[in-house]
Amino acid sequence: MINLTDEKMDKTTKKKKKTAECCGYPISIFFIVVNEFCERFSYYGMRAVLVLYFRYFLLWDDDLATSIYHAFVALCYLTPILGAIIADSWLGKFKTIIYLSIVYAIGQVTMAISTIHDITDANRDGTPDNFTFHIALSMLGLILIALGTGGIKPCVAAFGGDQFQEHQSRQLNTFFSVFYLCINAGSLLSTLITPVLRAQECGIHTQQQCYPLAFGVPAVLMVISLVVFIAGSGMYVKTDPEGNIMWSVCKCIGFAIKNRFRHRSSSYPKREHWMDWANEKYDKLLIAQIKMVLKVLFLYIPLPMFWTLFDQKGSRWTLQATTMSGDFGAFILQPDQMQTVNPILILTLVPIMDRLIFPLIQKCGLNFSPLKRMTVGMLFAAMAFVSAALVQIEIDKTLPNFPSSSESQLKVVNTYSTTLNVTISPNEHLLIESFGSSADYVTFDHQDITVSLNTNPVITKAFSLIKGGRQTLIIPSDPTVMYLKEDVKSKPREGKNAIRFVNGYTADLNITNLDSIEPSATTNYTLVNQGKRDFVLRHGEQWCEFSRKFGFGASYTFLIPSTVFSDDCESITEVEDMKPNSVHMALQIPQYFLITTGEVMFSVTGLQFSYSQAPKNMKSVLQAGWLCTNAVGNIIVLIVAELGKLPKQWAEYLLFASLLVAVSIIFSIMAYFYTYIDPAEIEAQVRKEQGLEPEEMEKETLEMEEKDEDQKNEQGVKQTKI
Ligand SMILES: NCCC(=O)N[C@@H](Cc1c[nH]cn1)C(=O)O
Repeated sequence: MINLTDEKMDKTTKKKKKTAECCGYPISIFFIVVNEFCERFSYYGMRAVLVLYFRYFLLWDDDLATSIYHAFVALCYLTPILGAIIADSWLGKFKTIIYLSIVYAIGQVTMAISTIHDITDANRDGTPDNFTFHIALSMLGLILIALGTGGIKPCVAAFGGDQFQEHQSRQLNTFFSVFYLCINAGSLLSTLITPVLRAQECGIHTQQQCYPLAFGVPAVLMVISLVVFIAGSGMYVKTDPEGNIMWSVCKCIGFAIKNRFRHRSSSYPKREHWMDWANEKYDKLLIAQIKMVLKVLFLYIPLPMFWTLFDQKGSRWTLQATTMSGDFGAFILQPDQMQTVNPILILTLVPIMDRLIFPLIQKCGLNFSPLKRMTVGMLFAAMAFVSAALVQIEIDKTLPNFPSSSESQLKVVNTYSTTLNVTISPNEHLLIESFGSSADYVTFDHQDITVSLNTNPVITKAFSLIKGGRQTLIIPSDPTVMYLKEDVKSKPREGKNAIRFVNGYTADLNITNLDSIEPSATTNYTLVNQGKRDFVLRHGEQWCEFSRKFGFGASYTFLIPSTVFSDDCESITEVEDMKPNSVHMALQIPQYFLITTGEVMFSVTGLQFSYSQAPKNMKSVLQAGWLCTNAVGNIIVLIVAELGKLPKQWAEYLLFASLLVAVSIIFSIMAYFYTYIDPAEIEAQVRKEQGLEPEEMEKETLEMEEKDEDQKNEQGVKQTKI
């Protein structure tokens, strides 16, 4: 191949080809970048409210909701293989993106429709009557979405790359960074907006959380994404599908293995590479290409571990945030909003890295190669988990001591008129004053207990406690009817506070937003947000107002005395069942900073690397392989969450950190033996060896291209080479 300087090439290509350029970039990538922005808005927006939809619309429990969520994410990163096959062997990237985007948009619309409770709410009670219908429809929607988002993902990145000419390799790298920025701008906006949309109220018969809006807006964005992509139609460089590449690759590998086994006796000369055993039947070029791809795929084996840690931001770290305090003075941060720190940091870190850090490292004469960057990225992610573990240890110091699965915990609340001596068999003695409670929960390793009170006559009653539960024994003004009430045994969700009232007043009471409570009864918990909350207590004409300022994640039982109206709610006593969160959410910032730095080094670099190291006809295949590492990472999260129930959360964080360090060491060794290649060069070399002169080849392609109007720009490059 004749090497022309970039400058010369630039002049000639500009004259010959029609592809419009702006500042050295093909204009067509503008459409691709905008398309990706809308698509990621759609994807991350839908994902942001998905767990809540499962939990509070379909009424699944926490475990099922999170499992299905991670399974869905895993599916989204497995389908890229399908997309790559369709694109490379059948439709080409352009058509694949269009068709699968249509599937995707239909999926989003289906999903949005499945969230309209009015469809099956015939009795108009605000909950759907036919859950099967909603579940079936939403699962269908999710499958279509997974097919669409995963299917187009490897194509869009690779299609973007295809728009660049050989002399634009610098711009190509910038493109991948800008591409990543757009992904994050989309994900940032949508994770901020869709939860707000969800919190709106809407509905025909009854007003409900507005899931149709929260899923509908992403659906609209997906349609816009499709329209933008089609709008750029005339400008793209479209490469034709190269035939069923995957199938030929499989056949070729299969033959090599079979042939190797047939000739396993030592009398046959060894071959340099086991793929060389396909030489008899297959094209040298194909074999060379397969070798390149296999080398990269082999390198991918350790990578899922990074994603295993990375994707726990959305689950474990958000749960951790619910046990922290989000009071930043000027504003209050909700636990699930903490996740947006990641895209915000990406938007600042990618430019800083690209413009400052990486050039600086290069100036220092250090060779910070892509694989080195990825290794360092892994180490950063490991450090993030160490940081998370340290934060967890701080939190644990302040957390209540929850019962294990075999234990039961009990607290006693006394609303009787005098101090009581409470004996719980066999040997627990508690002295509890009137309108007071036992200092803390008493832990039992058995369930059957007998409680006796030192009243006259003595009152004795047997109870059976809940295994693994927390309960309160409520002693009302008539102690003979004392009863158990179940307590929260984990931090209330989303950093809210769980509160309830015991009615020690002599008649029914009405409390703002709650059902009326009978005398001696206890309300169920209600969740209240952080901040000052007011409650009006009312009985007939009498009322008083009770206000209290709440922090994050506490639980209280309020005891209402008989004198409540005569002293204007002053005498309500408060039993603290669970302390408010005291460790500040800002302590999570270091771990977010570390994981995001790791992400820039690992993920952005990996994206570029996967494109640059792939032979031309297998670019989307390698993109798919790259995304697959993400799917496997999520599957590992699923397995570990199911199996590895470590007793301490900080220990689990440290376990993941050390696993990733171990994996990164293995990866660095593998990377050490990897030699970077220029796929185009190798292909040219193989062609030469085959005796297929580059000119000859050029002629062939030229003839082909003359028939094809779309491919004019390629021609420009070719002619400069001749
Ligand atoms: N910073 C988080 C949002 C983001 O950059 N996502 C990228 C990269 C990615 C793949 N798997 C997890 N992350 C994308 O969706 O392609």
